[in-house]
Amino acid sequence: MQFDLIVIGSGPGGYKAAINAAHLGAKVALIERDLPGGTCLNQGCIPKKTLLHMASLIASVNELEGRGLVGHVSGDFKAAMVQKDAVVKGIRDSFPIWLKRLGVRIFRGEARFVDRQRVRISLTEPLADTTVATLELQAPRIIIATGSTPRELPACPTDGRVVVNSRDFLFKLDYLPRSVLCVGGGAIGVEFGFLLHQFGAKVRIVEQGDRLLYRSSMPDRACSALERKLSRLGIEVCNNLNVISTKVEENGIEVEFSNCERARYDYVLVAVGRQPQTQGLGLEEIGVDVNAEGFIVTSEYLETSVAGIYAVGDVKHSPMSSPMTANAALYDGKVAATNAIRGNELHANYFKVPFVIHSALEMASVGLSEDQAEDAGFAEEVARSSLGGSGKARACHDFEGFTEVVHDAETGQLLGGCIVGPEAGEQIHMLSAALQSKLGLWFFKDMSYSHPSWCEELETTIDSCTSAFSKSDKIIFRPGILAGTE
Ligand SMILES: Cc1cc2nc3c(=O)[nH]c(=O)nc-3n(C[C@H](O)[C@H](O)[C@H](O)COP(=O)(O)OP(=O)(O)OC[C@H]3O[C@@H](n4cnc5c(N)ncnc54)[C@H](O)[C@@H]3O)c2cc1C
Ligand SMILES: NC(=O)c1ccc[n+]([C@@H]2O[C@H](COP(=O)([O-])OP(=O)(O)OC[C@H]3O[C@@H](n4cnc5c(N)ncnc54)[C@H](O)[C@@H]3O)[C@@H](O)[C@H]2O)c1
Repeated sequence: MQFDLIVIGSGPGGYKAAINAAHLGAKVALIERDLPGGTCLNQGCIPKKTLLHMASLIASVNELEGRGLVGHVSGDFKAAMVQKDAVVKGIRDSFPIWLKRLGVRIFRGEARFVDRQRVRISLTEPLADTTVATLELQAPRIIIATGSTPRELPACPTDGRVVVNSRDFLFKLDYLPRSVLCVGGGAIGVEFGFLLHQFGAKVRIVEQGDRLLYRSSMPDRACSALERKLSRLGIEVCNNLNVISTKVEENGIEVEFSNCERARYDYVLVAVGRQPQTQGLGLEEIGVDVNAEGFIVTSEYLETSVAGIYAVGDVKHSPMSSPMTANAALYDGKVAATNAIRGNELHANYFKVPFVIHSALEMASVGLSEDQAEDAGFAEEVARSSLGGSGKARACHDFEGFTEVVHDAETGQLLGGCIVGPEAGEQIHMLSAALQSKLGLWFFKDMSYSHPSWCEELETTIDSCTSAFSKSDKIIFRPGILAGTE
């Protein structure tokens, strides 16, 4: 069968690429060997957010106990897991209908390259009116969007039952363990640790680095604020600590740590990063280069070492190193599909892609951090304000957090920022939109905000710095690090 574009993998990177290419008029095939929607829908963002939403509600309601609300709320973990399954199934069921409506042809099965323009599918769902087990598709352009799987830690081999990764947790856990060790204080450790604690588990997070979210671009200040909040809630956070060994016994898991301490837990969640999913694709045979860790190497156009073959999302490594998040994959999907159909015209630029963590505090960052701005040669300046003075925060009795905005001191050009506090993941779009439009501080000064609101905190933050930048004709956007996708 002949197509204009074949996409392998139906996670955020794959489905966004397929949709975008279809919008551009291409005849698109999308191949998926497992559950439609990929990691994000089935074992990542959506099930996790369903549980985290409840965990945050528990925290918010209990904060107001005795301040106008009566009674203490607690969670029913088993019921929450059932609700999570229902949410995921609802989205998954509508997924193929939605794609078909856009004209994308979906194939269920495992894909493998035959050559640089042909892919063979070992079908797991037969095609209508046939009994064929394999099928060959051909296209001049192919996008690899096969995602990633959890990285194993030799000191903590998972058994899928009591020593688990996030996939096992979300698919199989049907009771609330009393005590949980989260190995890795990254995105999964801080989000799952918080939600388990809110439902009533005793949680310890161990991180080998010297701060939480050690491998992320989240500023130190935000990570310290999160650590303080988690500790105050009663979650034990141990940085600079490693697991040396684990032994599964009848009455729990005996864990030995790098400081010689030993402790016993009911459940161990291993979340120490992810590895690319490329086995069985036949990349070597067709000459697609991967790096030492197995990630597919791409150019700034997201094209691999083979012309016409692109890679997006978690499976790839690009020169502008990107976070392994669904929104980065969605962004990739748009860039790669456009380049595949129209010719290479878009550069991937991850400074526009926000990174958001939903834990005891919501935290979001976008653009350049203070250090990155300095490294990029800007005369950077940071404006900050804490939530303590916000009317909305006082009214909601939720005033832990801050907003910081990084800008060029000479021009007022916005370079990036970080927001910690309620709805940070929504508020960050204000900064993203301004970065995307190459706007500066004057933009936030000129606009009008609803009151009381979280977003008006942005104006408070920049108030002290804006007088010098109130005329937009003073602003000259500097080409360079932020000038990617044009
Ligand atoms: C627990 C957890 C929580 C997360 N929460 C968030 C969050 O809140 N926000 C956020 O932005 N990101 C989050 N992420 C990250 C996000 O899920 C991933 O970055 C995103 O799913 C990557 O998308 P992708 O399209 O690259 O790959 P995936 O979503 O992994 O999809 C790849 C697909 O390719 C298929 N595939 C693989 N090989 C083949 C083959 N040979 N043939 C056919 N199909 C194949 C797989 O079955 C899979 O469905 C989370 C991740 C985890 C694990
Ligand atoms: N909100 C979000 O966007 C979100 C949420 C969850 C997951 N994700 C994505 O999923 C991916 C996987 O998440 P993750 O938390 O597994 O990875 P991660 O890379 O975010 O964090 C892994 C952490 O484990 C630590 N670590 C590594 N080896 C260790 C050891 N032996 N002992 C103790 N700590 C160790 C690392 O220093 C790191 O801080 C990430 O790339 C993340 O971007 C994103």
